[in-house]
Amino acid sequence: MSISEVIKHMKKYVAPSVLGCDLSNLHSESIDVIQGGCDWLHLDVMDGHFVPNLSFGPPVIKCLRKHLPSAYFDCHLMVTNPEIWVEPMSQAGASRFTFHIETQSSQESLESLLQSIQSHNMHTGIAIKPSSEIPLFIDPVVEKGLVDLILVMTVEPGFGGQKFMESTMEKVRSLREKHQKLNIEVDGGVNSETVLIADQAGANAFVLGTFVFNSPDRKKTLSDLRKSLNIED
Ligand SMILES: O=C(CO)[C@@H](O)[C@H](O)COP(=O)(O)O
Ligand SMILES: [Fe+2]
Repeated sequence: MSISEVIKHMKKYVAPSVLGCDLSNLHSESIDVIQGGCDWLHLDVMDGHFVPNLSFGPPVIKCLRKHLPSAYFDCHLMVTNPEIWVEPMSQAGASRFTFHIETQSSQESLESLLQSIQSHNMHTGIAIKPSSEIPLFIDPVVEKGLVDLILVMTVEPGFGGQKFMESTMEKVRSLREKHQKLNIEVDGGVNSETVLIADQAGANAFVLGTFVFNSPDRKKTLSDLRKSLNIED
């Protein structure tokens, strides 16, 4: 199947990143985008070491989960030691645990981390920075069904509000050519224009922080995005 055929048939997901919201009102801001029509809530966990910023972690996610029992929590961990956060994130109610490939040095460690995430009843995701090459040892773990999603960073991780790096689309295209059923997510600088560039390249999950939360009418913004991506509700 050509990339355009694959794109036509894949389910697509819109995931607002709460890093772009008023975090002092995390609960009501989350409800606003859930009611406005999003698929996943993207939660960025940062440890101040893997990236030069701190955000929030399992205690905050656990509180949010109590208020939103059925929301899909798409958690993106920008942390140096993802292994130690599997249990706490699962206890907190994460739906997906996405960690960075740069933290893994071998296929063995990668496989064991993915298996640990799955055994804690979370979906798995592997994120990759703009400047990193996709290591060849990812392919066999994808073939084994251990990976639900690959997150291609379209900005340097750590902060919202940066400019989309179109050069990263090369990675999206080559992943899509190899893995037609895999979820491919883009994250950083995604707006009404760049979302279409990523869609064309073969991505099917779109994280938007600033663009959604700063828009004057979030419901309309989400609905327009869904229309432009041909998502049928
Ligand atoms: O992971 C990150 C940043 O490291 C993202 O999820 C950002 O939060 C996206 O924000 P915008 O670039 O859309 O403002
Ligand atoms: Fe993110």
